[in-house]
Amino acid sequence: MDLLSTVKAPQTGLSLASAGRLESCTVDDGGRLTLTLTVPREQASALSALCDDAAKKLQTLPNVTSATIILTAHRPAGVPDPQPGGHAGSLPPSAAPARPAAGAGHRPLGGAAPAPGTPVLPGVKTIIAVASGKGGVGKSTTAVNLAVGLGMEGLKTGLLDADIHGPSLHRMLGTTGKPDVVEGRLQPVQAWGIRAVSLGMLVDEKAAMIWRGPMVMGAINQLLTEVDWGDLDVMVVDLPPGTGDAHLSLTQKVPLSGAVIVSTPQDIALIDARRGVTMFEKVKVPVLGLVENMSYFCCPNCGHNTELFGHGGARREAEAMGVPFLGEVPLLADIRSSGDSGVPLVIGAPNSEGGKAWRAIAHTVAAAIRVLPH
Ligand SMILES: Nc1ncnc2c1ncn2[C@@H]1O[C@H](COP(=O)(O)OP(=O)(O)OP(=O)(O)O)[C@@H](O)[C@H]1O
Repeated sequence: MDLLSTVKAPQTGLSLASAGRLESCTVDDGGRLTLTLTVPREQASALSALCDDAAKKLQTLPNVTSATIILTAHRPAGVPDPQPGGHAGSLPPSAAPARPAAGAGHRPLGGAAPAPGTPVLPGVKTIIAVASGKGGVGKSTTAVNLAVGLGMEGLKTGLLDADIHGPSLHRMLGTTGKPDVVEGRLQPVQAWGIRAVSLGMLVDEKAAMIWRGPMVMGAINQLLTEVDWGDLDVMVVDLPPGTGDAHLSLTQKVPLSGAVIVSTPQDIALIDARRGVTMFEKVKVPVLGLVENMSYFCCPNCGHNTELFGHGGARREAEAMGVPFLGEVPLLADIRSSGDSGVPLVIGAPNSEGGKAWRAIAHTVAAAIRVLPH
């Protein structure tokens, strides 16, 4: 805390030490330090800008190899939840959590809606969703590299493709054939150190996926309950784009611990990403952060960076919304080809620009997961 008090916001003189309350401090065997601080919600954006410099200071401590600072927001008592905008506005009351948030005015990290009665996935410690407002922004690519990256971080990881309209994770993982059925339960496919199930493993690739509301709920239920997921530290769920039936089905069925939102830096994608953040806040699922995909294009011939969709929009949006920014991933031919070839980039080219970007994002998310309530 002494070190944190030396990094101050130039305008206000605020520091993480003066404005935050230390919730937890852990150092793992590799010397990776993770600090969690609760900060006032209205100061979260200004304070998150100090995290990089503060983390660098912490890295100077003896035996600390890397440092991650996680801020959790504190909503003042009496301030209502933000109202959703756009098409998230029609969330039914049943989407609200059955359990009130712990502690007056406090938005806990793991404050998602619990499933009533018996836990649906008793062996799964943490469930996080990967979502995007807009389609085609690289949500599935991110889900695959994040899940495999979390496995590389030492977490026992599962990946559920809930993008029922356009399942693609089986392709991106390079799996072939159908999952086995043992004693009436579907066995996840093992790929690149994780367990995965996608509807794409079960249906003909040429089949059109036409789902109406109740069918979506049924399909998600089956993927959760009729698959033998076993014990997992974390399950990553790839949701369809938008804020629709699949999102509500998932939040009603299992207690989601957090959501990662993917967007390109383009305004039109960011508008939808904002809707995604608002929807998860509405159903009391903490947003673990925003990923900016297709951040810039680096020409393989001359090395010049072109900002095709603009650059930095997701970071600015994250700051404006008071949620963490997880990192930027460039637009690269080897990312596209890794998806098509079925070898996730974090495995096939871990030290490429994209591989390093995703490994860093997985490292940050793993640190956040380790301190989430299960
Ligand atoms: N950073 C990147 N660089 C190059 N290609 C990328 C990048 N990210 C994603 N792609 C490619 O863009 C296409 C769309 O990606 P992906 O399927 O992950 O998006 P999505 O948001 O999940 O799409 P959908 O809305 O269909 O679910 C894929 O061909 C993928 O390989």
